[in-house]
This record gives sequence, structure tokens and C-alpha cells, in this order.
Amino acid sequence: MPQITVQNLDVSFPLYHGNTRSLRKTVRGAFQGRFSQDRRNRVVVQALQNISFTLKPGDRLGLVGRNGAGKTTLLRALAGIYEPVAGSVTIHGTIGTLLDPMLGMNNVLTGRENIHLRGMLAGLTKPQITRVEEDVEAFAQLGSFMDLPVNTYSSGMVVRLSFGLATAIMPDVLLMDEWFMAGDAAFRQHARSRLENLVSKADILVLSSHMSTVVAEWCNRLIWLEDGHIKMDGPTQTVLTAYLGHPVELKNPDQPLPNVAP
Ligand SMILES: Nc1ncnc2c1ncn2[C@@H]1O[C@H](COP(=O)(O)OP(=O)(O)OP(=O)(O)O)[C@@H](O)[C@H]1O
Repeated sequence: MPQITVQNLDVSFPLYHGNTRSLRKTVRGAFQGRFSQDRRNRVVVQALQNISFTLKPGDRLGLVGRNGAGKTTLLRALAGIYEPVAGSVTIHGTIGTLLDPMLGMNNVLTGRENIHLRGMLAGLTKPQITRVEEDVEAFAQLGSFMDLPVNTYSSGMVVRLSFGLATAIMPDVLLMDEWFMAGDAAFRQHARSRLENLVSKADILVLSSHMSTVVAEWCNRLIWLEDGHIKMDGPTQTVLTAYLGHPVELKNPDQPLPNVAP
């Protein structure tokens, strides 16, 4: 059964140019508590401190918080991109990520070769990979660029390939940055039903967003991060009301969210 367990997670980043005396003095004065010094006397940013939570099937977790609160770092730690400095992240189930369009993409391979590679890594059979290839080709509409290296693509073309591919293989756990819901209106329109299908089929969703309408619509639980700590963890309406400082009206509060047991 898919599950995520995060226990006392700490993630920090050493600043390699941060060992000059003046910088140390500045950051110490400006952001006490968020910065520290490691054994090699480097300035270290504490991106996440003492984060613990458990997610089970049906959980749709939204991460909210101001710029720099730690949302992206937490998503990346869940995806295994960042190693914990302390604590642990345990995930049971297959993971799908919509974090960074170039994540897992090999620049020198063609779009088609990237699809095959991703399919093989996901353990798909040949006929399954062929179906994914047809699906992504129809969605991304890259024409003959499909057979050219990804490093010849425009940034919009990379997004279409990456989004098409990430939404073609159904994961148990979906990690998503709001970035993927941005893009121009035409892309959003084109992508929305694919995204809804993926979200409804994933057992667990973790979504980072600044858009209260998005978390209100898609999440049944929110974690409010502040300066790398959990400030509040609870039902969407309760946390969003506290975070925004005013009550929020959910669209259909009585209607269960996708894949959530009533
Ligand atoms: N690679 C890095 N090197 C140094 N510091 C980093 C790095 N990545 C993140 N940080 C720091 O970690 C903290 C958390 O950053 P993070 O990007 O997770 O915040 P966020 O909540 O996603 O912000 P935003 O809403 O602006 O995207 C910030 O103080 C940031 O400066």
C-alpha cells in the first residue's frame, strides 16, 4: 500500500561563498535561526527543520507558505533529489514527479528516445512503451522534432514533452510543483484534463502552490511551512483560513475530492 513517512527531516545547504567574515556577519544579523555554521566554518542555510508527517492513500497534501518557506525543498527531498542531513523520508510505491521539466530528461537523446528510456526505467513492457509513445506524441505535437535531440527544443517544447511523458505513466505517488500549472492559457487548457486524470488516479498527491484556489480545489490536507518549519498541519479549510487570515469558501465542500474515501 503506498505510503509516505517523513520523520524529523532536516535539509540544509552549505553556501560555498559564504565563509567570508562580512557575509557571516550579515546573515547572522538578518536571519537569525535560519542560518548556522558547519564544522568547516561554512554558512549553512537550514532549508527544512524537524519536518514529520505521514501520508496514506487518499491523502492530497498541499504545501503552502511564503517565498523561501521550504516547499520546493520538501518536494525535492520527497523525490530523492535532496538527501536529508538528519531524519528520514520513506516512500512505498512508484513516484511520479512534475517538478522541473528537465528532470530525468537526457538532453542529447531525442524526444522519442527519452520516452523509451523512461518507459524502461518504469519497468513497462514493449507494447506498453509503444502506447506511451503514441500518447505523448499526440499530446506534445512536436512533429519531426520528436526525432531530434532535446537540446534543440525551445523551452515550451521541453515542457510539452516533459508534461506529456510525466502524465502518461501513472504513479502511486504524484509530486507536483505549481509551476506545471502555470504556462500560457492554451497550454493550461490542453493540459488540464490530463492532469486531473493523473491526480484522480494517483493514490497520494503532494502539491506545492501559492494559488489558494488550486489547493482548495485539489487538496484535503495542507501543511503551512514557515522558515523551514511546519507552522500548521490540518484540513484544507482550517489551514487556509489561518494562512490567509480570512475564511475561505471551498467550491464544493461536501463533494469528496478525487480518490478520497467519503
Ligand atoms: N540550492 C540551494 N542553495 C542554497 N540555498 C537554497 C538552495 N535551495 C533552496 N535554498 C534556500 O532554502 C530555503 C527554502 O527554499 P525553497 O526553494 O524550498 O522555498 P519555497 O518555499 O519553495 O520558495 P518559493 O515559494 O519562492 O518557491 C530558502 O531560504 C532558499 O534560499
